[in-house]
Amino acid sequence: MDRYDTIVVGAGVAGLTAARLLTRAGRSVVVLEARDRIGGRVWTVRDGDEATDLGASWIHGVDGSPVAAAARAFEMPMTEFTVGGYQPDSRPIAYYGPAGSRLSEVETAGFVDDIRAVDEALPAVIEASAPDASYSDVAEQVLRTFGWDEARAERVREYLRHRSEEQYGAWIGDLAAHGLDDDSIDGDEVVFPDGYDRLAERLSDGVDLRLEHVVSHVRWDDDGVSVSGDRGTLTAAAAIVTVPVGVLRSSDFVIEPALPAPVAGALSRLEMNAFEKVFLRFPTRFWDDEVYAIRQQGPQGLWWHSWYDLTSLHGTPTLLTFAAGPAARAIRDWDDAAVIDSVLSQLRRLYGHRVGVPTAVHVTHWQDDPYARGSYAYMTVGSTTSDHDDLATPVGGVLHLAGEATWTDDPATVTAALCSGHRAAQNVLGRDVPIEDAWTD
Ligand SMILES: Cc1cc2nc3c(=O)[nH]c(=O)nc-3n(C[C@H](O)[C@H](O)[C@H](O)COP(=O)(O)OP(=O)(O)OC[C@H]3O[C@@H](n4cnc5c(N)ncnc54)[C@H](O)[C@@H]3O)c2cc1C
Repeated sequence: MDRYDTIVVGAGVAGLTAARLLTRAGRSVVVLEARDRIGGRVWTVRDGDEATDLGASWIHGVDGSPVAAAARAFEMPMTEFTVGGYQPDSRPIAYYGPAGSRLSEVETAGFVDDIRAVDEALPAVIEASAPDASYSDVAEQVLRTFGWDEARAERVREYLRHRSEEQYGAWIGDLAAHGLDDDSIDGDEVVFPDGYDRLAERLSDGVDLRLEHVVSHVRWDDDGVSVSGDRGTLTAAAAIVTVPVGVLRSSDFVIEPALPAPVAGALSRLEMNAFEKVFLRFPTRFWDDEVYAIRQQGPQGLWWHSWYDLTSLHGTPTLLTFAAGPAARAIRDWDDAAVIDSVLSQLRRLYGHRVGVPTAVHVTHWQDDPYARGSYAYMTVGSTTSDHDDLATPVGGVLHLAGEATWTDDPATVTAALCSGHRAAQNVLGRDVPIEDAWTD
């Protein structure tokens, strides 16, 4: 075809949702995808029958979730796995103190009470804080009001540091205080034992896809767009660009003329995080049956502090831990064997010789993936929540940015990607279409 109605750049959930809706509306659409697979940051690998989600795993609350609606329509099996955010006691957690021994129930309860007290005080302090306050600034302000001794304050400070790393993949001092989620989760959280990638596969039904097509230039004017890359140039009346913020900000991806100030400004304040997953499958379970997570406190837990028990997904004893924020940056150059050794050394501190040799491991490298450049975007100090939506302001009526970072309500999620793809399709069509059209026949 000489000229398409719409070119979609990126076959992640945002791009596929937009392309499916536009295709269903009768538009000529092509999706250009750099990788040799679809799904983007939804990526499943399989060891035999066991699926491992190297990118997104969870729907954080199925009630009213369009992703859950799509997954049900696509008959994707879901397993309830409620994490409840990085909460101190939303589910049974085995806490280990700095010396490596398990905390008693009383000690755990005392710690949980301290976290709860800080969490209750934080919203008012955030509300009153300066626009350029970091999460660290507001946390310190709250801690000062309690007047705790240094050891007690440090224990809470460490927890808040780990929480900002695990939820946002960012150092607590780099994260905007106003950029924190409200953490409200509606309904159960679920994961996909057969893999999240089924969502992308099903969304791609009937969509004209070009894999291994790396886009480097998007040019726009009143007449439309031209999109160029290693396979030549295509033209269209409109383009929907869904590449991650890290790609948008790189010199390998050029938009001409440059994005207008409100969009460019929003882009400059969002940053890709560093958030890697480490999965370990073991021959036998060595941790306690009744807990869903293990957490260690103190300096030894600087990098490896939390492990989640994923055994319920496939029956194989499996732990998932994260290298997030500074930890992810620090291990960036390590090979996988060094990462696994480092994780195992911490588990052996807690469980000694009971820790077996893993039968399978997976370590992600999203930071070094040229088509991701991190796991998801976070709001740097000085940004505002509206930066997400501002990024999606249509440019010249022909260029539309979409993707997880362009959705204010629940950024950094598959939900955000899906909803942003829906909005971009509507903007191209100039009318509303039901989001359900993306998953109904
Ligand atoms: C480790 C990890 C854990 C996560 N956990 C969760 C979770 O539990 N729950 C949740 O809801 N979300 C989670 N997320 C976030 C979620 O995966 C993303 O928000 C969502 O998948 C983003 O979709 P997208 O379509 O916006 O972007 P992407 O999926 O990144 O799609 C963009 C596409 O553009 C392509 N592309 C990039 N550059 C070019 C180029 N130059 N030319 C052509 N194509 C290009 C990419 O290859 C990609 O396919 C996680 C992400 C990661 C990485």
